[in-house]
Amino acid sequence: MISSERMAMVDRNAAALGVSTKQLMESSGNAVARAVRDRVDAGDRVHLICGRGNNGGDAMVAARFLDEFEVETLLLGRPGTIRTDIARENWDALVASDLPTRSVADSRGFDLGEIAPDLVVDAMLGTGVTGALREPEATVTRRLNAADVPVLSVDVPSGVDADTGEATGVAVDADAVVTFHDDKPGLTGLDADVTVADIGIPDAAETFVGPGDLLALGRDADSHKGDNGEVLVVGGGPYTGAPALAARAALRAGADLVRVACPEPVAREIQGYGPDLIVRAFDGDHLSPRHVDDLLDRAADQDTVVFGPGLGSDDATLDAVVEFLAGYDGRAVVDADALQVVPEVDTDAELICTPHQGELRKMGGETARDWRERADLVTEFAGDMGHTLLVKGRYDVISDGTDTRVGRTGNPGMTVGGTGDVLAGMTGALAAQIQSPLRAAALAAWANGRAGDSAADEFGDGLAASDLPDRIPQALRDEGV
Ligand SMILES: NC(=O)C1=CN([C@@H]2O[C@H](COP(=O)(O)OP(=O)(O)OC[C@H]3O[C@@H](n4cnc5c(N)ncnc54)[C@H](O)[C@@H]3O)[C@@H](O)[C@H]2O)[C@@H](O)CC1
Ligand SMILES: [K+]
Repeated sequence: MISSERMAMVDRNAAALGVSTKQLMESSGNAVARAVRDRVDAGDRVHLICGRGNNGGDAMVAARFLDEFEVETLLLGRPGTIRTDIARENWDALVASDLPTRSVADSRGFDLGEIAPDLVVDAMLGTGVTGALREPEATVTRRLNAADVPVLSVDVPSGVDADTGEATGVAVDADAVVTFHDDKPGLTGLDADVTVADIGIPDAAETFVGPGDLLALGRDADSHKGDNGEVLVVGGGPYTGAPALAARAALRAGADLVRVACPEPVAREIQGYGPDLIVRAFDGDHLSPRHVDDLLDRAADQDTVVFGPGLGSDDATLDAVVEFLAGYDGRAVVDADALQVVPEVDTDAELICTPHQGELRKMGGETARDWRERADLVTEFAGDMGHTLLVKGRYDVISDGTDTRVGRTGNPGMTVGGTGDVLAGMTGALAAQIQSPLRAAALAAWANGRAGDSAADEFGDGLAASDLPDRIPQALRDEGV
């Protein structure tokens, strides 16, 4: 089962791998033609009704594969209004090839009785549908449902929501559906014969994080300060730079407000890092249980807390982490020394843990050289813990125990200290903006590697972690293929 949102991500990732949407449309059209052939006899009349989006494009491709039938391809709307380049190219190819086509500007031009087809292919609307069917689709659908003719729908019956199976208005009553790549949740309850066609999307488009995963980050144009995430970074102690790096990365990854809670000596130092960080110190030179109540208060109205960068592993500090997590029920990224207490802690918080492989072993997890084996082990461990894991390595493995992604950006120069702090901060910021912890962590791993790759272009193995944060905005942009 795949949601239409995830399908769009996978589609974009396939294009980034070199399998273009036009190639996928060719496979989809071919699959539609096969489904048609299963339902009619040579010489039968097949009527393809196309909308102006890519759903229509699939049927336009199918028309080229159906020589042995009497086929007419009908476009609802003028050819100039076709919405995508690839659908338009396929329409133009039909016209140039002198195959029977017709376009109708409105439903008055649509009369099934005149054509008397043996099969209608419904390619009016697919996953691009929003709201109730408008004209001319609505009238065409009503006439189609009233006529006594078998209907094969492309991807999803027009007017039906592929995710919920619901229709906001009139929808095509399909006898059969040929859908692509994977089954859609909205098709399960339909009284129609559903076929899933493999259209050649490589597994890698789902497994490896890619530019498609950026679609998780749709930002509402009217958002206000605070809407895009408030992040609290708790860190510092023996290490000073770590919380500042994490905080800077969180800002560059789009968080609106980033606050840092750290020991006094650390606070004095990082105030000098610039005006963007809101720093509040706690007394002493390391975190300990007496600070926990105040931290819990401060954490309560945050979208995410990033726990760990530079905290150190003093016994009192680790006790404080355990107490904090036991009392916290929000979303937190746990990194560095704080990770080792996660398996023993009883918490209602939603955690994203970001260990490297050594830290994973300390947590009781297993790892393997081969990334596929590692992905299986990480998936199982994430499931056992009930938290999301982002295990860093040459290939990063991200799993929530059910879904697993692999990030393969990055380079050996990134083994320098501090890149993990940047990743933790960015994960916090993305988890404040994206509902799914898995999607947030996967995107953070991918973008962190891209920022590192961009830094390596300039500095080679001499790159420093502080080179990464300012490269995050570009790393979170899809520059197209
Ligand atoms: N995702 C993929 O990997 C692939 C998708 N393909 C096809 O592409 C389809 C999605 O294409 P599109 O995104 O172009 O969308 P559609 O073709 O489903 O819809 C096209 C347009 O119709 C308009 N529209 C939306 N709601 C409407 C309504 N209620 N009444 C009238 N018009 C409405 C919108 O402007 C929308 O952009 C899929 O269903 C599938 O058939 C295939 O071509 C190949 C691969
Ligand atoms: K359809």
